[in-house]
Amino acid sequence: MEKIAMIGGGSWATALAKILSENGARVGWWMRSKDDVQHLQRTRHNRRYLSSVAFDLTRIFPSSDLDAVVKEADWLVLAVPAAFVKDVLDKLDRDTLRHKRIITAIKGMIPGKNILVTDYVAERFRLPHAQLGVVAGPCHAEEVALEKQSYLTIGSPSPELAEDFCRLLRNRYVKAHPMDDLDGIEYCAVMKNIIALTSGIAHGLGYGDNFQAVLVSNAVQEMRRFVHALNPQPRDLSASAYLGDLLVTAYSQFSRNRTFGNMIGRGYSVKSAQMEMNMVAEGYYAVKSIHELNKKLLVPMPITSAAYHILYEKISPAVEIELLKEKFK
Ligand SMILES: NC(=O)C1=CN([C@@H]2O[C@H](COP(=O)(O)OP(=O)(O)OC[C@H]3O[C@@H](n4cnc5c(N)ncnc54)[C@H](OP(=O)(O)O)[C@@H]3O)[C@@H](O)[C@H]2O)C=CC1
Ligand SMILES: O=C(CO)COP(=O)(O)O
Repeated sequence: MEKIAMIGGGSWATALAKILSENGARVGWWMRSKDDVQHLQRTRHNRRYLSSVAFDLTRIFPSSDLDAVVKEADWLVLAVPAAFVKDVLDKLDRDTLRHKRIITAIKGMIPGKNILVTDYVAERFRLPHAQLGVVAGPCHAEEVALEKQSYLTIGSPSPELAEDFCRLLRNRYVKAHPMDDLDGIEYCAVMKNIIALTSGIAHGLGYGDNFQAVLVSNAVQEMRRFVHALNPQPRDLSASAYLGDLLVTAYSQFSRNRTFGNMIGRGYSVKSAQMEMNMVAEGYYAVKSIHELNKKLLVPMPITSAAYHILYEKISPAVEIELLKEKFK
């Protein structure tokens, strides 16, 4: 039986814990709140995220003791929002992860450091990238809870690691396939959140589907330019790990990023939108990281710049989207 440490108690951690445990893995599940752990042990449900999912307590082992959960596992799955990764992982001893395989399910960058989560983990725990992988693809946790057909991609420089984790995920409603473009997949997953957020802003301002289609088409070009500047190698951005994830996030009713953007477009402040959501829109943090990274690269990124001006420089959403409109073809 594979032993997995699920790190995080939010929607995506809950969806992945469901898939992995129902496929037969033993899932030690770290969440920060003792009350949430006790509730899960008592009722078999995560009370705040995907609360309809019932867990088999002979397969999942909730705990708020991070060291104990990590020690027992062969695999670590990181599923806390990127902004909290450092807080959580810095509690672990540097040697703890030496013999473990690490999968990040996070679609964000480490704020302040402006680096990918896999790069942070490799640096902090002195691990080769071949010990790391990323879960990507268009897949909302809410649809996993409903067992709707979904597709995941595991990106890793190690084909063996990627295939082994795919095997743990595949089931009646999840198809998983391996890819070797770790950096490209991770950067695109970060960027699609910024696009979805901007798409939500436009929707909140009253722009329709015609504008959104042009926004998303331009976004693909922006993603291509940026990812190529950072990591030039041939990649087909129409693959579901890239374009598919951009589409689902930009269009889905379940998207946190689109919902957050929509509130900004309708006139909410960042603070009030965050309070109302009670879930995390990674795009808010990603805009800052990508904007700062791009100060060196100087890639033309009109959509990211517009989002940055709105969220961090308090420029009116209506003005920024109006300016963006003139740049699109
Ligand atoms: N949701 C989805 O469908 C998908 C999400 N992802 C990615 O998964 C990652 C996790 O997101 P998701 O599960 O959606 O998160 P949610 O928005 O569902 O939940 C927020 C999570 O953040 C935690 N959190 C909030 N504040 C803190 C803090 N100060 N310190 C530590 N943890 C905190 C919450 O813990 P608590 O409950 O204790 O407050 C909770 O676990 C993100 O990178 C996201 O992009 C990827 C694919 C799909
Ligand atoms: O990454 C996701 C779907 O693939 C989830 O996106 P949101 O965080 O915007 O809900």
